[in-house]
Amino acid sequence: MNFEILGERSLITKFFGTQIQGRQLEEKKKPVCEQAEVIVQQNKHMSNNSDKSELWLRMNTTVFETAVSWKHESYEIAMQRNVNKSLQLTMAIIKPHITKAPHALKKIHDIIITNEFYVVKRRILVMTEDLASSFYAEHRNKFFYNRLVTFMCSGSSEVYILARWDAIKVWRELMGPTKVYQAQYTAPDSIRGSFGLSDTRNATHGSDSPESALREIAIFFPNFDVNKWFDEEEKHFIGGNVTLCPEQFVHQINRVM
Ligand SMILES: Nc1ccn([C@@H]2O[C@H](COP(=O)(O)OP(=O)(O)OP(=O)(O)O)[C@@H](O)[C@H]2O)c(=O)n1
Ligand SMILES: Nc1ncnc2c1ncn2[C@@H]1O[C@H](COP(=O)(O)OP(=O)(O)O)[C@@H](O)[C@H]1O
Repeated sequence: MNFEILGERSLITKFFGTQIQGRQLEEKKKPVCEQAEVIVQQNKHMSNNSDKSELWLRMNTTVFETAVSWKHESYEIAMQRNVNKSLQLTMAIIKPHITKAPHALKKIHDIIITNEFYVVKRRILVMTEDLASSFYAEHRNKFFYNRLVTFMCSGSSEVYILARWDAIKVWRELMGPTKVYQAQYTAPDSIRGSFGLSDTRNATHGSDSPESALREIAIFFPNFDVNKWFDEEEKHFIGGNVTLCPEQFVHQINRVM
């Protein structure tokens, strides 16, 4: 993995909510998130090789950004807002074998729109190993982890922030079960039932909770400010004052000229 040294001690302190001195980091505070665990593991490894009394965190930049934005003061507010009073945000991914199949991709785009999701953000990217590993960190001890990360880095993915009433639940129902044979048997018309090829190549991803949605949005859209979106933009989406831009496949707010 490619690490960078980050000198912003104040930010790191804010993230962990404690002074970072020597071994204190390991002992005092339980990590607040999966990414933090990764960071602490990396630190343990490095501190063995270092006689510095002060522990400097080295970490993957993406992981760092995610961790900081996740523990930002406004996180609690963002969480409450994303628990579903009006619109809810979720993060969806169309996985690489689908982006290579225009017919399947178009069908999934249609499913997004006909089920009244708003496309708030869209990003097309080929994931790096670091990005896929931090995204799927919770699965790192599972037998399918290596194949999953390899697959996710094998081609372009389309990553979305979607908004809708009850977005998380509705998108996961549309996707169907994680395992494709189960999807084909119990929900043959679901996205995974229709387009999944295997348990790994199961077509799409969807956040499984409001917490996961915020964590995942922070990984793929580090500059997206959830609170600002709820403050300034949600009302335009609720009021239907948005138009789907067909080229970008994103809903844009109608601006008065
Ligand atoms: N040790 C293993 C290996 C496989 N499987 C299950 O069997 C499925 C099919 O395994 P495999 O033939 O290796 O997968 P492929 O059909 O090649 O597809 P993919 O690797 O994309 O999942 C896996 O996805 C997994 O659900 C399992 O439970 N335990
Ligand atoms: N048994 C499995 N075999 C192969 N890949 C799997 C298996 N279970 C999960 N995966 C892969 O890991 C991803 C993440 O798994 P998980 O978080 O459990 O499901 P979901 O994507 O439905 O939230 C799945 O979407 C799938 O690509």
